Amino acid sequence: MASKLLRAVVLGPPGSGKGTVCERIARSFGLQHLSSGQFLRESLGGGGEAGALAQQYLERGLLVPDHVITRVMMAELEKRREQHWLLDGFPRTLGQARALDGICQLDLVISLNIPFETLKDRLSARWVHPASGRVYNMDFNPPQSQGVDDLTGEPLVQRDEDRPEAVAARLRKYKDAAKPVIELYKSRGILHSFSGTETNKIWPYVYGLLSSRIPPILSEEEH
Ligand SMILES: Nc1nc2c(ncn2[C@@H]2O[C@H](COP(=O)(O)OP(=O)(O)O)[C@@H](O)[C@H]2O)c(=O)[nH]1
Ligand SMILES: Nc1ncnc2c1ncn2[C@@H]1O[C@H](COP(=O)(O)OP(=O)(O)O)[C@@H](O)[C@H]1O
Repeated sequence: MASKLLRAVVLGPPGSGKGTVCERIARSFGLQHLSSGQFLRESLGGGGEAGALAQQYLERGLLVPDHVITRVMMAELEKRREQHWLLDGFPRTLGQARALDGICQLDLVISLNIPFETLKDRLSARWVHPASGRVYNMDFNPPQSQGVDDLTGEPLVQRDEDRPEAVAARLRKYKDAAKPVIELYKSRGILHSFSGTETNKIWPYVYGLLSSRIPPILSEEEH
């Protein structure tokens, strides 16, 4: 019997652990983890129109205009019509949520509520491997050798938008744009909110929720 394809979204401010939680879900349940930030970064430098436009916004830590990110995401989703998927970082505005409504019916929306102080601390300790998008945190999941990526040995960098001076403004903007999106999904009864300061404490609840919709391929501890 062909099971229904799961359509899920993880919402949360920058630094809330969306990428971390999505990676765990993807491994534990065999879903495709689709990160809007990662797609945008991959489109940079490719010579395409979307990449050139996106670069100017990414460098300043600003949200990319709806029509740009929506075009990128729709193209990626079109390629994955036959797969279970989980969106990380999209939609972030009501306009994006409406565009998503046009192509699918969401089953599940996970919202991560993390205190502001925790977000600030995490973002300023976040280092990334630009080529792969692998994310480290100097406290939570440090690289095996300081300053370099575990798999390639290449140097890690701090994104400009994660520097302390950029973080507060970015979090404020996120909140303004995300509020109507959260309200929309709440009114449909598909929103599930998780609050806390540690991903490891939130994880068992997220795992429990997903397990009620799709059979796991790994146990809760294995992720
Ligand atoms: N200290 C700490 N850091 C965490 C925790 N969960 C995730 N992180 C780190 O916080 C940063 C932001 O997480 P990420 O998954 O990239 O968040 P996103 O911006 O919402 O996708 C990364 O450096 C993660 O490794 C946690 O529970 N504690
Ligand atoms: N849905 C979106 N709408 C507009 N801009 C986006 C969207 N997703 C990602 N971006 C852009 O990509 C950047 C990086 O996104 P992401 O990797 O999700 O990191 P973070 O969760 O830390 O914001 C954002 O700061 C923003 O400029």
